[in-house]
Amino acid sequence: MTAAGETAQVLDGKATAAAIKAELAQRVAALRADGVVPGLGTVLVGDDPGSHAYVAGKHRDCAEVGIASIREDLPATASQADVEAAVDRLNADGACTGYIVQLPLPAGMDTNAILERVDPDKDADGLHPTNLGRLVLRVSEPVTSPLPCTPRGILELLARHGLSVAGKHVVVLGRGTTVGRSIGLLLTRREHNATVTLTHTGTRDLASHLRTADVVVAAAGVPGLVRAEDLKPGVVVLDVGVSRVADPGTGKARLVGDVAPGVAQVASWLSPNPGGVGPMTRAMLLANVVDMAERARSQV
Ligand SMILES: Nc1nc(=O)c2c([nH]1)NC[C@@H]1CN(c3ccc(C(=O)N[C@@H](CCC(=O)O)C(=O)O)cc3)C=[N+]21
Repeated sequence: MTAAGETAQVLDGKATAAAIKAELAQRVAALRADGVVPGLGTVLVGDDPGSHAYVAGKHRDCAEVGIASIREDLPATASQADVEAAVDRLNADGACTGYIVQLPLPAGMDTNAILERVDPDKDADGLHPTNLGRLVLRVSEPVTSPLPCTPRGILELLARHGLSVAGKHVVVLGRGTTVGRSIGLLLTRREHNATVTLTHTGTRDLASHLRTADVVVAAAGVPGLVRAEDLKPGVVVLDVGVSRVADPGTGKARLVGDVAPGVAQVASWLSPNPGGVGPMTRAMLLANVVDMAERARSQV
């Protein structure tokens, strides 16, 4: 519970991701000592500056922990067949442990057909239908298939700040595959034991749900959607959404989350955005690749 005038403790994704990367670097060193070099591939299509920045960040992260990088960069004019050929190359490439297809793909692409073409054992994003199916079917740890990076990052961020969701009411905002839907499935596993309400744009009276939340996972992509007056004091808030807005002062584009400024005065814990779930998402992509390399090693 936050006393009047106090401000929420920070769920520090940046520092937590740095700690995780240091652990991953040690696991990568052990793999390399056994002659295994984990490699992350990326498929990037088109000129979207945001996507280019994200992919560049992923390759920087790889270099930091000793994971090799493989890039498939395709022009905006690439066809469906061109993208599928890039996927086929990475599926066949022995140096590529796991890879991602950067989303969103340009308009007109059949995204699902491309994601289904990814070898499920190389699916570093955990978004292949087989792995989403495993997420439904495998109801307990240890992790034996890649999990979607953002949900895994949120669970890790909570755990490393000593926070448990067992018996808690978690209200999720947003039903996207990468965050909302997947985290509902994870949180209701027996080892996490949360009760989940999954809300979306069709939800009537969102505030009535938010008022009963012990934990809020805001992944709607709507700036300011989560307001202090709708929350129970002491709530734990994860600000996941990413929107680009023009700064009213400078007019320059700025990234903002779903959480309104006053929430820090009501919540007991709050993940900043930037500096919260984003860095954790990137760290979990690396973790998925290292997990895959270790699984492959134990199978030879
Ligand atoms: N196949 C695929 N996999 C993804 O995981 C994926 C994707 N496509 N498409 C786009 C979204 C978005 N996403 C982010 C990851 C890290 C930050 C991140 O680290 N953000 C920094 C701020 C970065 C900045 O300021 O530009 C932070 O929150 O501190 C943000 C967003 C992964 N995505």
